[in-house]
Amino acid sequence: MRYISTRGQSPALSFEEAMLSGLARDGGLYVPESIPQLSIDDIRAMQGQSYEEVAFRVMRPFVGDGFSDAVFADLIAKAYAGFGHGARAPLVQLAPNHFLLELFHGPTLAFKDFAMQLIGQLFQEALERRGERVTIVGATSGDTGSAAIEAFKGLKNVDVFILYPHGRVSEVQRRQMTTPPEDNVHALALDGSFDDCQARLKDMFNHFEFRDSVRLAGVNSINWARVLAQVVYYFSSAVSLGAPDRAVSFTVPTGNFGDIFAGYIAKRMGLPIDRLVIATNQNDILDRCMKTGAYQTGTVEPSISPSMDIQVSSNFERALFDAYGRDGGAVAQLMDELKQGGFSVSQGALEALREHFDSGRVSEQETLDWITKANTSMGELLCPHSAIGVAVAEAQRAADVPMITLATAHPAKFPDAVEKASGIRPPLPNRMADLYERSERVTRVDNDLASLESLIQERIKT
Ligand SMILES: Cc1ncc(COP(=O)(O)O)c(C=O)c1O
Ligand SMILES: N[C@@H](CCOP(=O)(O)O)C(=O)O
Repeated sequence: MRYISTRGQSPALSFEEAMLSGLARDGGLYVPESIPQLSIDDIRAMQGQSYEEVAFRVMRPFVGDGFSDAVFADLIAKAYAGFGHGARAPLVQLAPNHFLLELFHGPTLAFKDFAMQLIGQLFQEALERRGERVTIVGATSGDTGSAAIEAFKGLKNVDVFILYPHGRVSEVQRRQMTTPPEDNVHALALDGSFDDCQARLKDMFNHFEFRDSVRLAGVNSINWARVLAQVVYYFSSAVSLGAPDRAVSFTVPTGNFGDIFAGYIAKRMGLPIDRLVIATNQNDILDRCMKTGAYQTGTVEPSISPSMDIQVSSNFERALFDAYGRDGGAVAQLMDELKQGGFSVSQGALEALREHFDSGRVSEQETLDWITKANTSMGELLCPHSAIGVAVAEAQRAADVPMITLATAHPAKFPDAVEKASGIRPPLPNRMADLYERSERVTRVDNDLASLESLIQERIKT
C-alpha cells in the first residue's frame, strides 16, 4: 500500500514513511493510493469480536510490511489496554433508533485517545527499529494535545511540543497538557486561535531547513495514521447494530474534519453507511460550504465547545481531493485561494460531497438546551461537543435507519458548560481526581514562526 499527496507533487510513500513524515513536502496530506475493500463476509466476521480484533482486521490492509501481523496485533493490544471500558467504545441507546457511541473512556477522556494511544506504540516501535529520533509538533484546540502528551510522555525517541490557543481551552484540557512532569513534553500557549496554531505547524513543515534539522513529525490528523485508527469504531459500532445486513448513519461533531473523514473511509471500504452528518457549532464554515459551495473563512468565535472552534478544517482537503476526481493540481489551486480567504467548490465536486455528507449547525443556546434535554429525557450527561452531535442527529435522522452519534469527550472535561445547563458538575474519574492540585509547566509564545522554531531548537539541544 502506497500513500500519495492530495496536491500531487510529492513521491508516494509507504505507511511507515507517511506516518513518520506527517505533511507531504508539497504541502498536501497523504491518502492511500487506493482504498482496500472488505467484503460482506469480512464485515460479518467482525460480529461478536473484540474491539482489538476488529481494529486488526480494519487497519491491517493499510499498514503494509513495516509491521508484522504479530507485532501489529501486540501494539493494538497495548494501545487499548488502559481504557476504562471493556468494550472500548460502548454504544448506549438514547431514543428509538438513535444511539450514542461513547468515545471518551481512554486516558484523557476524548476520542483522540483511540488514535493517539496506538500511534504512540507505532512510533516507538518504528523509531527504535530504525534507530531514529523525531520532534513532534502538534496544534490543538484542547484534546489532540492532551492525548498526544499522554501517549508520548517519557518515550525516549521523541520530543513533543504542543501549541494551544492561550485562554481558549478548558481548564481540564490545559491541565492535562501542562501537568505531566516528563521533560520530553512541552506545552506552549500561543497568543491566537487554534487556526493560528495549525497554520504555524504547517509553516514549520513547509520550512524544509527547520523540518529536516529537527526531524519534524506530526500527530495531528495531518497524519494518515490518526485517521486510520479512527476508522475502526465506525466498523465496531455499525456491526453491533447489524451491519453489514443493515445500513446505519452517523452524526459527527466536527472541526478539523478528521473524525468524519474516517467514517467516509469506512464507507469507501464497504461498510454500509447511509449518511454521514457533519455537526458544527457557531464556527460553521463546513455547514455553510455544504449548503452553498462557498468555503469562506471568517473570525473564529470562541464557544462552549472549544475543541470545535476551527475555521480552516484541515482534512476537508482530503475530501476535496476525492470530490475533484483525485486531481492534485485542482486541490493545490483551491488551497492557494484559501490563503486569500476562501474558494468556491465546483458544482460537480459539491454534488460528489453531498452524495456522502449532510450537515447542520447548532447555536450556543441550542447546545446548552440539548445538554439539559439529553440529561432529563435521555438519561445521558453530554459534553457540549457531543450535545451538538445529538442536536443535529435528532433534527436530521431518518425513522428507518439507525443513527449513531459520536460522543467525542467526557462531560467532566467541560464542567462549567455542563453545570450551567444541567445543574450537575461532573466529577473527574478517580485516576485523575488530583488534576487540579498538580503543578503546571507552560511557556507563553507569540504567534511568530521564527521565535517558535528557535524555542524548539533550543529545547531539544538540552
Ligand atoms: C471533543 C471534540 N469533539 C469534536 C472534535 C472535532 O473533531 P475533528 O477535528 O476530527 O472534526 C474535536 C477536535 O478534534 C474534539 O476534541
Ligand atoms: N479539536 C482538535 C483540533 C486538532 O484536530 P486534529 O484531529 O487534526 O488533531 C483538538 O482537540 O486539538
